[in-house]
Amino acid sequence: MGAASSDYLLKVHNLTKIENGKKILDQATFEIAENKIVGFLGPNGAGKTTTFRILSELTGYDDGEIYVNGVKLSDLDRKEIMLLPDAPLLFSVLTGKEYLKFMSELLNFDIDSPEIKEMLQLLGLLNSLNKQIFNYSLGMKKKLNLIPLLMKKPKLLLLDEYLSGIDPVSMKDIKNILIQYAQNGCSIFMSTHQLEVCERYCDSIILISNGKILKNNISISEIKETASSLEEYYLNVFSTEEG
Ligand SMILES: Nc1ncnc2c1ncn2[C@@H]1O[C@H](COP(=O)(O)OP(=O)(O)OP(=O)(O)O)[C@@H](O)[C@H]1O
Repeated sequence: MGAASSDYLLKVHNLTKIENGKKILDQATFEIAENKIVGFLGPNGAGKTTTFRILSELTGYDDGEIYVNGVKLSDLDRKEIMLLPDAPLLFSVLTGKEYLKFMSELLNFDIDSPEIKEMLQLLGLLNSLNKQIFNYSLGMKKKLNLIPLLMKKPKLLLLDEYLSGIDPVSMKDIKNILIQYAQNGCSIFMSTHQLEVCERYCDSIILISNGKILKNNISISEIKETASSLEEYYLNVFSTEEG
């Protein structure tokens, strides 16, 4: 069986998770290639957050296999998959600078690197670093939250509904940073209910419903050949599902 081959950055094979006797992931099989931004789409309760929690090793699973570049997830030396949840995880009493210092010690990255300065500039945070996070807008908090993960450089960055509540200008800043990130041997796997955002950001999509993968890695360009938009494609898949 080819599950362990390293032709994909991530290979998930027959992933199954059972809670209270119910299969919340049911033999989910999908792959993510290198240098890609992949959308994870599906209705509420489909199993997206559960998948992300398993991939970032916050919870276990009952059956299946997960490989990163051909190595079993549990055998990896360093954390190659990291999750950014929808709600910013920050300490409001700290300033932006203090938060980054704290995270640099926790995740072991260089707080004085030119890279971090460039990122802060691109995200428009350079002049707010001495303000307490308490005074940051939601968009600023989300941007600040992203920086330590980008500095840590996991092979796969998971964004769980991360782009919700972000204004169009901030969205463009974040998009540029993410595209740059995905051009350097890393990939981004992001869940969203904003289909138009997904259509603009992602190379391909994975569709999940009731813990089952309905579509594995369909490229946005392929979708555009059969539907006028990702929204139309998505609605077609789910009307067929229900029918
Ligand atoms: N610890 C748990 N115990 C029991 N059921 C759970 C647990 N965690 C998740 N579930 C159930 O698993 C299913 C999948 O939930 P999950 O949060 O992964 O979905 P989701 O696709 O992320 O949904 P949303 O789009 O609403 O965020 C849901 O039916 C949820 O109630």
